[in-house]
Amino acid sequence: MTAPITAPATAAPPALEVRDIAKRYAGKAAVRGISLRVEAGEIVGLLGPNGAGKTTTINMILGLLAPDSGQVLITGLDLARQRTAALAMVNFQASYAPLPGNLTVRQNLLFFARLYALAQPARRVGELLESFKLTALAHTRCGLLSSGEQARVALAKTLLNRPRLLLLDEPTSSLDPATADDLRRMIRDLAARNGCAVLWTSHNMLEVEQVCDRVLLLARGRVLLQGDPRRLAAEHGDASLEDLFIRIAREPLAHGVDA
Ligand SMILES: Nc1ncnc2c1ncn2[C@@H]1O[C@H](COP(=O)(O)OP(=O)(O)OP(=O)(O)O)[C@@H](O)[C@H]1O
Repeated sequence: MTAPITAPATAAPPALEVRDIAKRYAGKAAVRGISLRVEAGEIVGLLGPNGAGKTTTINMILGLLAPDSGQVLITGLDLARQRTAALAMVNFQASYAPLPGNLTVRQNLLFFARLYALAQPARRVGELLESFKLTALAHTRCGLLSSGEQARVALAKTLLNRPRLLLLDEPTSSLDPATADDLRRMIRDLAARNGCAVLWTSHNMLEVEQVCDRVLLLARGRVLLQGDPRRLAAEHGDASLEDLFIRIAREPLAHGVDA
């Protein structure tokens, strides 16, 4: 008797896979062949000095900029060919992109819920108001909230579409240390419980050590180093991640990055 043919178990694709993307602005290279993966539930830090290419990389992952070459796959969906389906798996937040201040918390969340074409927008907004302890502030205009409250609303907004990948660009940069700590805990919890993958940019190396499972250090548009943020410094003979970062930012040419 012939044994039945069974399909081999296939692993789920990573939440994000970036394959060798490059981008030039008016002939000047900003990103020069970056590849990276973020698995479900993983928090990956995208680090690098000013001008290293972090924002350009994020904008290519969000489909705001088209790479000159290379490929972006979100949960296995090719962003160039399956754009709508791929972007439905993503959300983004940055402190430089605040929510409209003249709308209340609830109006803001409902606006984005409708923008994302959610089936039951009011219900999803109600769930998030409750889980982020925002119900008492639902009818307050966002412009009147404290920075910490605004950060909570912004995080709630990013979860409306139940993303599999969150891109957070310096999410704690305007927060006091205690509020920043609360936000980091919320995001860690989210990754652990919902399996949401997070790509996080920050210039705060202590924060990165605390929150990220893995970091990639960019310089001049390339990935120069990657690894566990709690071990990377020792592996490269530095006392701290901050020391390693400063050394590479000041002397990228000495670390294998050409001009
Ligand atoms: N729209 C643009 N036109 C021309 N050059 C640009 C443009 N955007 C970025 N650049 C250049 O591309 C390079 C990478 O910039 P990018 O903003 O991606 O870096 P970054 O790592 O995000 O920096 P920062 O930490 O300062 O935000 C820089 O040299 C920058 O001057």
